[in-house]
Amino acid sequence: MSTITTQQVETSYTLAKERYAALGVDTETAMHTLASIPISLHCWQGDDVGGFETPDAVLSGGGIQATGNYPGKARTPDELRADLDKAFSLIPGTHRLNLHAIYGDFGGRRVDRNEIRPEHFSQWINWGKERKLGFDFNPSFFSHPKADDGFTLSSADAGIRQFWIEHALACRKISEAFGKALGTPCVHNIWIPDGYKDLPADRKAPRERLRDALDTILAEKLDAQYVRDAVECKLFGIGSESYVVGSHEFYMGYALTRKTLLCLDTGHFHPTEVVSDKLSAVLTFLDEVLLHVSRGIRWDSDHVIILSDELNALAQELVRGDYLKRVHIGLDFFDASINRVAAWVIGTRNMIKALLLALLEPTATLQEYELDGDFTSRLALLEELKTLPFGAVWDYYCLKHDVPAGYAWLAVVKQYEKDVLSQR
Ligand SMILES: C[C@H](O)[C@H](O)[C@@H](O)C(=O)CO
Ligand SMILES: [Mn+2]
Repeated sequence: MSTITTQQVETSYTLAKERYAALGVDTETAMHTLASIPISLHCWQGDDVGGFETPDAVLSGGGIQATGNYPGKARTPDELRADLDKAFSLIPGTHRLNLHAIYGDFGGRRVDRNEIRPEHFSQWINWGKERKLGFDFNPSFFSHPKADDGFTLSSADAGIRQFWIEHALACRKISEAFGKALGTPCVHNIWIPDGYKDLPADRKAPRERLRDALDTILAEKLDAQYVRDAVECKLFGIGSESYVVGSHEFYMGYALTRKTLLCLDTGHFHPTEVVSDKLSAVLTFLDEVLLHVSRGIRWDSDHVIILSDELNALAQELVRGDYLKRVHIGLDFFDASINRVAAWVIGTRNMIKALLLALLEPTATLQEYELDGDFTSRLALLEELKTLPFGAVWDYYCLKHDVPAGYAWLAVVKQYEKDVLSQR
């Protein structure tokens, strides 16, 4: 397959620019804004959420599952960093990295979760500094014997609760170290799997325990310049089908009263509920939101995000509502059945494409039609926008950011698979 030439990209862009200008849309402004939006790439796509606590660590429990056994997953922090470098080199713009606590450089030592410290992440910090990346962070409340019965921060066992409180406290300190070292606030996101497979007899006590544990964790005020705390809700998980302690209403109330961020994961709601419709509702009351952009199929299956109607709707909401500075965009998918570097590239490029499409929308015109009650014109224009030459602007954006336009990135990943991944 032949690749698109620079001249083809530039010629197509010139024509596309005119088409958008005719609708009052400035493609240069759209691309300029797009370049200022960071996407936080989740490290856990690189190794199926295993982490590096032990050489053969795999995801267990937590109500989540990575399925597939595609060869070449990262086995060490160095391999993961190399894979991330490859992915970042194929994604236009400057982005962020989202780490989980189980991904430290532990140097072969057994370091329990409540003992992790910033020094276990110093190699990550050095790597991030060299690349001018910001970091986000997550405590890991799964794949651990003290989470085996499905309860962590809301456990009825005070000892278990205390252990996980200490873990989260340690993670806040690591987040603070990231924020200080990298010069950009680290979003520290708490997600716990706690819940029951079958009908609970007491829904209240675990929620009250979780509230108190979170209050203990967040008691120390950290500078927002370094750390922003977020809490992530969920409807159900594998093995917690009947009851999840940290439900949407629970964390909505928590975030509102404690002034934390609320994390909305697009896979964490009923299949017919959409986060695109929730954003303006929660942002009417909350200062900031963290997104975990994922793709559930029938359940929270964490498929790689595609350029779907819902992804476009999500990006439209961010742009139309002027929320880009109040919403932190993180990704959360983990597909072990395809090349993992390709998974990052496909998903992240799609997130950026959706944002570009939204930025190329003549929003003011659409909103005028709406206010005038001219819903015919609103629908007509929305449909016409779908066939405008968006791809030409996207290719040009890639060209300007020195990453392959069109499909050419795939050959780079295939070569990397041949040279590096297949040797693991
Ligand atoms: C590994 C992540 O923290 C995890 O996916 C969490 O964010 C989640 O979405 C659980 O379903
Ligand atoms: Mn998530």
